[in-house]
Amino acid sequence: MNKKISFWQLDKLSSDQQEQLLQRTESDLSNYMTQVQPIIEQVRQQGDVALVEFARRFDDAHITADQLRVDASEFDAASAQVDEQTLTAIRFAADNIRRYHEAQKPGEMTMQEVRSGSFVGERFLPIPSVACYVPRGKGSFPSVLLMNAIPALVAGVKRTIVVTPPGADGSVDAATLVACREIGITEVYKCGGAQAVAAVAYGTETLPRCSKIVGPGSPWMVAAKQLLSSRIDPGIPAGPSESIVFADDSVDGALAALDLLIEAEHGPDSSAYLVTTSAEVAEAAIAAFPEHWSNMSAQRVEYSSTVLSGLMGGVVLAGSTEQAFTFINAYGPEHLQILSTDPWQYLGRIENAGEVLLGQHSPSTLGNYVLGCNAVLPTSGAAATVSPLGVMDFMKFMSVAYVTETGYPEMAEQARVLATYEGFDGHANAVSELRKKYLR
Ligand SMILES: NC(=O)c1ccc[n+]([C@@H]2O[C@H](COP(=O)([O-])OP(=O)(O)OC[C@H]3O[C@@H](n4cnc5c(N)ncnc54)[C@H](O)[C@@H]3O)[C@@H](O)[C@H]2O)c1
Ligand SMILES: N[C@H](CO)Cc1c[nH]c[nH+]1
Ligand SMILES: [Zn+2]
Repeated sequence: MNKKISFWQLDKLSSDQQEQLLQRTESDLSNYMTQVQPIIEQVRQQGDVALVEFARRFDDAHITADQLRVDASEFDAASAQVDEQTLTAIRFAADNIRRYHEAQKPGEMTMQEVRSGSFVGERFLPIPSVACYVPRGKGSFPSVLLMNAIPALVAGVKRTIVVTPPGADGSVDAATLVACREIGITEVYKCGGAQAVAAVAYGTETLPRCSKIVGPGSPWMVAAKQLLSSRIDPGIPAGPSESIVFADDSVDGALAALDLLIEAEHGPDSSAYLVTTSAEVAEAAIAAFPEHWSNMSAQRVEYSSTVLSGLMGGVVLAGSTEQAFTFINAYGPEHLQILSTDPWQYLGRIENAGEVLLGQHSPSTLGNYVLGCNAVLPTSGAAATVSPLGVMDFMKFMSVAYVTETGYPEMAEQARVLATYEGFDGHANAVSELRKKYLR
């Protein structure tokens, strides 16, 4: 492994060069959009036939239309395949994820007396249906299934289905099916990428049309969500995984390198920076990668070394803590780890991040799998305005208002003045003296 880790010194970069470091794969999806448009069109026109063809073309899976939905025997086979230890871990994760999200769930309704005798509030309801996308291309992701689907179930969504690419043998990842069974999901469909998004946006003979799709995926899947956003709610943007590990001079650079490899190993399209204020930490981290890579598979070494030696990853040396966090906030990472013996001192400086993991015992692996907070997080800088996936992504609220006879006069008079100013006669008449004539 002789790829050179990219090293950037913020003090020495022009603003254009700094801007370049903020780019991600998703920053320009135009090429993917062009590829994805005909896939969407084919699914819209041909339904299942197109899904079968794309499973063969993109997943190398030879399945027929009546095999698109996972049947009971496949759930049974998956249960027989997954060992006890994995099942225990799935249950442990699911339990924490459920408890975290149950605490997020709002009550049925709120109501406050905004003026004497006038009440306004909110009534919360689940959305009707959702498709949870579980990626498969560069790994298998039972954890993503749990992160997507548990908040939907907690919210009370009536129909929660799963779409996921089939493997070359035409099967769905066994642990993903076991995780589905554990939490009570029975509808799982074998299709991935852009075609899966199109399938649930339009509906096919086998797949139901859904109101929303959630979950992370490859740039093809992300591009399809963008193109179909007027047809299906595309949920929070969740593309290739990305992280920033911030380390101050109180920690070992080799630990920072170990943690930088967590999200850098997802794929060559991921992004991962170590941002540090310490030249010694930067040097120690760079020196540590070969040793860490010796404990990883050739594929994960290839992915992470591509990221860390390219333009979307590496080690960034900041001239000051202030400069480090200005860069971090401009980047708005999906995962942000703060490595320091006193991590809490930095929390107040962080404005944009999907999640913040504080201290040497909170590597993002724990957040990815078991802590309970959601690991489907805004990518590509969307953390500036978007929150992690949560129960409210599967709920909506309607405003509810009730004005009593005593509350009415004050409200009516002020509303009449504004309606008159805006020139809306009908609005004004409805709150004028006229109204009294018709009240019972
Ligand atoms: N944000 C998160 O929570 C999170 C979690 C896990 C993974 N991820 C990210 O999600 C992504 C998952 O990607 P993946 O590849 O592993 O799985 P994926 O399921 O998203 O992608 C595989 C699918 O992409 C499509 N595809 C592949 N090549 C294509 C081509 N040439 N043309 C058209 N379509 C094509 C196929 O339909 C295939 O089924 C990774 O980038 C990973 O970093 C994010
Ligand atoms: N890091 C991913 C979110 O960006 C979540 C994940 C699942 N498995 C491994 N990682
Ligand atoms: Zn991860």
